Amino acid sequence: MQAAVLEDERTVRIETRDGPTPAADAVVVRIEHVGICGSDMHYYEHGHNGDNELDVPTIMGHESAGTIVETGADVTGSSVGDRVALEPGVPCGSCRYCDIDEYNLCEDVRFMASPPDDGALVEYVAWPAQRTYSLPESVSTRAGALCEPLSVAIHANRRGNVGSGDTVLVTGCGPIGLLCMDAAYAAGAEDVIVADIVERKLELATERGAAHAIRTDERSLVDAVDELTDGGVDVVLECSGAEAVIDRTVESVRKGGQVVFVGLPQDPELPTDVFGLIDNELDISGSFRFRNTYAEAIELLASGAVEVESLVDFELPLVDTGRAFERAADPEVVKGMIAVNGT
Ligand SMILES: NC(=O)C1=CN([C@@H]2O[C@H](COP(=O)(O)OP(=O)(O)OC[C@H]3O[C@@H](n4cnc5c(N)ncnc54)[C@H](O)[C@@H]3O)[C@@H](O)[C@H]2O)C=CC1
Ligand SMILES: CC(=O)[C@H](N)C(=O)O
Repeated sequence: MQAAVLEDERTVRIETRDGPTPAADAVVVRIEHVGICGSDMHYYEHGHNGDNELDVPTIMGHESAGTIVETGADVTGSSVGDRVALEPGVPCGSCRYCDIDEYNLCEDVRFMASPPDDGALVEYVAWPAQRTYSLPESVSTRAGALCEPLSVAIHANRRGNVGSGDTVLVTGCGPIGLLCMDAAYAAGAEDVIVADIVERKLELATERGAAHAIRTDERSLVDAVDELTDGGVDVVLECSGAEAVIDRTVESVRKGGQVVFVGLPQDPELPTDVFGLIDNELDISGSFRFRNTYAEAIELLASGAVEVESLVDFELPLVDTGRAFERAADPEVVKGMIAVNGT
């Protein structure tokens, strides 16, 4: 079978690999769609993603869905022909974090396309049946693959306790930011204000329901939020990873509000005004991947509460993965997709 391997920065090669055999608790999935994520692009452009290094050639892609073609001996509840989304993380199941069901924090997790663990840009993947989720008829594998970034968004909203009537600021309108906005509305937020530096992204966010859009390269984020709110938003979901914005988030939130960091900056140091945090009783949190989100993601897609297919700007076959990554590096592009088995 063919696989798209990131050998080094900006070097994707199509290689031939042996097809997988499922363990007793696993299924083999014929991969149909894989979304290109901001993290794939971090590896592609800089050779690292946060503090994870691309130290060995690695099959990229962790936003995936396809059809089960084989089941392991002990698998019940999944059948050949089921269309499924694959949750990309497989936790160890026995550490203190797995014990308390905070399995996204497992220190021994295997995560697709996180070197040395291979990802889903390959024709067939053997994956634990427990980490695959059936897609209803109304949800395509193209949409099913995007359960992954939607899961990041659901988890970020949970971390920020976004709820009924909240005003939320989402900084960065890539797929993660746009889906954070959608998930915030689904959680009951009243108004979502968005910020970006690319006009097309702000237009898209506005079409999807943003209450206000701010160009942070044209005006001060803090002044704009100040004009639009009575003393700041309830929650900031920071999805740009841009240091210039990260620095301003705590000034954009109301007293007693929450700031959730999702985007990964190149420079992880954060200057903190500790008096400001104390005096204003701010809650600052990080949001790392997701846990127990796939069922909700599929429900949001199936009910139509969140729509993802229109985020996809282009779709290319597996053999063109290198070209797809080049195209996805364009700041105007929101989501590139690989049709792995040509469907
Ligand atoms: N914490 C986690 O579990 C996860 C974190 N991430 C990270 O989240 C971030 C967002 O992911 P994607 O949406 O896929 O990335 P993206 O690169 O498509 O989106 C980032 C957006 O921020 C905008 N931006 C850049 N500078 C800005 C500024 N000064 N002001 C306002 N907006 C600005 C860009 O124009 C772009 O629209 C990335 O850093 C990614 O690595 C992604 C998945 C999971
Ligand atoms: C959860 C993600 O999508 C993230 N890109 C990661 O690699 O951790």
